[in-house]
Amino acid sequence: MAAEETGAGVTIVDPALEQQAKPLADSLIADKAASRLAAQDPTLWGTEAEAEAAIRLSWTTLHKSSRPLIGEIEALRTELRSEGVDRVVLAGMGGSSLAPEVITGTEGVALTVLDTTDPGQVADALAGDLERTVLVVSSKSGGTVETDSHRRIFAKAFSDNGIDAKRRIVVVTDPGSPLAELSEQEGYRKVFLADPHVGGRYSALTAFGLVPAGLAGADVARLLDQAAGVADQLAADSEANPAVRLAAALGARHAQNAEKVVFADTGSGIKGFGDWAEQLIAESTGKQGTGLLPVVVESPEAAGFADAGADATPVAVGHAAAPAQLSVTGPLGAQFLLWEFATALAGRLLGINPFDQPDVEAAKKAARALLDQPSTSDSGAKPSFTDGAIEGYGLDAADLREALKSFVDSATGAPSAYLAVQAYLDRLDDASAAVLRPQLAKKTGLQTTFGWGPRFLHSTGQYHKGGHPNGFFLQLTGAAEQDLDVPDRPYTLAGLQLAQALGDGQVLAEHGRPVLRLHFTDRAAGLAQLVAALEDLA
Ligand SMILES: O=P(O)(O)OC[C@H]1O[C@](O)(CO)[C@@H](O)[C@@H]1O
Repeated sequence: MAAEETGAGVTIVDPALEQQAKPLADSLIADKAASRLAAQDPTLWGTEAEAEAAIRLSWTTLHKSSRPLIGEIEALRTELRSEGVDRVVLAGMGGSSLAPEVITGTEGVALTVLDTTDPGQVADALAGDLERTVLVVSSKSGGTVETDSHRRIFAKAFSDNGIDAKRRIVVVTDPGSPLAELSEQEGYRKVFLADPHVGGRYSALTAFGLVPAGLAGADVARLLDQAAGVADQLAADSEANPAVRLAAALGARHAQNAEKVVFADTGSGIKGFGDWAEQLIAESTGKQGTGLLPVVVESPEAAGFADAGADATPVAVGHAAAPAQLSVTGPLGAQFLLWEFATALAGRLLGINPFDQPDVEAAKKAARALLDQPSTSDSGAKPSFTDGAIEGYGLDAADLREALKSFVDSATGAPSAYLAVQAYLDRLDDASAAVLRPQLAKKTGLQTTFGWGPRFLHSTGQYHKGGHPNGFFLQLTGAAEQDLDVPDRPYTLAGLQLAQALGDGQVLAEHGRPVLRLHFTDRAAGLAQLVAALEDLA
């Protein structure tokens, strides 16, 4: 095994931060927090969190308990391939897709991930070779509307193409979930029941991470080896424990109002690690008006990292590169476990329960209420302005430039603000929208996040509503060129997508968060217009 394959390391680059983190690390060590966490002690986060923590800690030993899954996954993969089925499509949101996406991306193995309600993106996945496709439907709760919609759409498409749908659907869910029951009724090919004592964002090394990635061809046994290689290190009540160091450093920075944690990859060899860590950190800590806000940037040279201000902590995933204050090294399986330990320990330092997500449900409820209305086409709301291919909502302005100026001025005038771009678009066909993150960050000097809707609702969405109340939200929605019916449901994907944007916008506004929504009546033209208007912003 190469050196990179064993262990994990956290370097606190800044000597001043090392000193500031020391008392927090000492308190974790004195309280034996790491060894108690490894032993699944639910009392670490106070009495209010205890009941939930008691059913959420099995992830600390998954490197052992998940072993039997490896053979099962391999057997199913061999069987499917012998039938000519070698294209894996995964339907799953948040913790039910982020880990498999990073695992397969890192190994260079193909996996089509559906964590969207964009009709164009789903239509593109349907247009792939269905004869060779297996759909993995992953949902812990078994009730997530996006995943249920994908299952319905694919089941119909298989049948319409003369393919036996039940032989092409594999399910990962918790025992007793509505999806587990339905799978039995429908006779789906195989149901992997996951450990219910692991929450979604800690589930990378359960069936949720391993089944889709393993079916796609990733070496998932190696991931467990990598996690096993750091397990003892992470359970040690010692200054050498990288999770203790990381939690203490993040806790110390949080105490200095540097709650934004900016991630840049510095050659870790892991693809998209920030997207996975984003959910873990934001959903675990962003509540009760506090938390750590992950900001994932494009490179160490990107705006937000290279010029990080006093309100941010730049973290290198990989070797230390200026101006990173922290660097975290280790192979993917080790980093999964390290960040889970560190996040749970940071939760103790921040005084929150790292296992609930109290503000996620509100947006789901608001979206459901909109879907129940006869028309989901904006509920009759009139744009405050129309400018070329863009309609603006939520802010009184004559045109796009005035709206952007007013939005950006309020954010730059507010203490310690951050901007969040929320793009309810197609993350493949409209991928260029991601340029808005560095562009806005550079223009405003503010930490700026970017999320694809509704994917981010299951990740940073918790923080946006429950975390520090200093966010300014730029929602982007777009006209759909084509739409898809959701079989046996009274809505289409485009209707659901818009209801999710409007529902979350409503909840953000109820929480006093400023929201500007820009709707592209023509996606490409609207995006080009927005980029140009931002460029001209003084
Ligand atoms: O696996 P499920 O139950 O479909 O949930 C998906 C995601 O939704 C959330 O429950 C909340 O958004 C996440 O924590 C979870 O990873």
